[in-house]
Amino acid sequence: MVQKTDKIWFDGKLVPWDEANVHVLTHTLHYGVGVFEGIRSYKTVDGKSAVFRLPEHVERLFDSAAIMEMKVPYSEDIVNKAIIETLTVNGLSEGYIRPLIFIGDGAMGVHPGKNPIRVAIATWAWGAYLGEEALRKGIRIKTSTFTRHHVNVMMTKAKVCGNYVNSVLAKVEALADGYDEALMLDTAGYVSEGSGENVFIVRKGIIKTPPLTSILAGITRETVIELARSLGYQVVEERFTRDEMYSADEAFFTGTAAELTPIREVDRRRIGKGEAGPVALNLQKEYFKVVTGANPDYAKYLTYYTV
Ligand SMILES: Cc1[nH+]cc(COP(=O)(O)O)c(CN[C@@H](CCC(=O)O)C(=O)O)c1O
Repeated sequence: MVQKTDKIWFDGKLVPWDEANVHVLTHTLHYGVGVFEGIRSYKTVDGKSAVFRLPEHVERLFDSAAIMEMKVPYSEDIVNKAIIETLTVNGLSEGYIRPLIFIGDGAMGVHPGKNPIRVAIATWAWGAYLGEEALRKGIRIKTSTFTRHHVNVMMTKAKVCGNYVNSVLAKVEALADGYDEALMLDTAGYVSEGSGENVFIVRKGIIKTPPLTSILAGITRETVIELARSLGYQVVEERFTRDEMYSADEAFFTGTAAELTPIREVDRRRIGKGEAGPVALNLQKEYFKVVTGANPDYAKYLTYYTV
């Protein structure tokens, strides 16, 4: 159950959590056209708090809206400020931030007509997405029977609500089969991403991740690539197959919610020694230094605030 906070920013006003409601004929509820973001803020080593890569997340939110031809009634600057305001009014020194832009009620039918475009920002405390043990020991995943969208079936660079029906199908199947997460292949059969994460493998010291084709252009993915290269790792963006993953020395997921979660097993096959690998754990350690302001080279990615 999500941990309630006092206020949600809704169409320009801070309203009590339990009053942030919509009509049952809200267009997005029926037809799935809405866009959202997942953003995290962290307590920083100097006793403050900072949102990680706030401008980049809000930029992607607006890019998603533009791809879906949704005219957002607020500027990026107003949404940036509203996110900080919502965190502070809720007293969240660290937490998860969920901006959502959706099509309200009015006309029904596939075409959204002149229904209003509405904006909400919720914030709450959200610990390790796949569990604390997952961060330490790695997770077991299975290749999903559901394929990631073809790039002309859904707009995969946009974080669209409806895109996540595919993710829900994959995640529900994976957990029902006793795994921790799903690995999704693209329509050509190559490894794409997790239900809510980007994926990396490590083989003979070289880090590999799928190129930006059917996958969401993850901000954590981009950060980890930059961080890994700064640490001297060779990183290639190249598509790979599931059996290349089976014979990898290491594998890991990245995402705002998942942070950097090692993968120890894929389809019942141990990856490397069947535990969280040294490269993954080193990058995870360095990533947490970056998001908590302990690495001054990445101060550019932190938007500070105080509660
Ligand atoms: C499909 C998908 N791929 C990759 C990523 C990683 O993107 P980024 O966060 O920019 O590094 C996410 C984020 N998934 C978000 C939603 C999770 C949820 O359960 O909801 C998240 O991590 O916040 C995805 O949903």
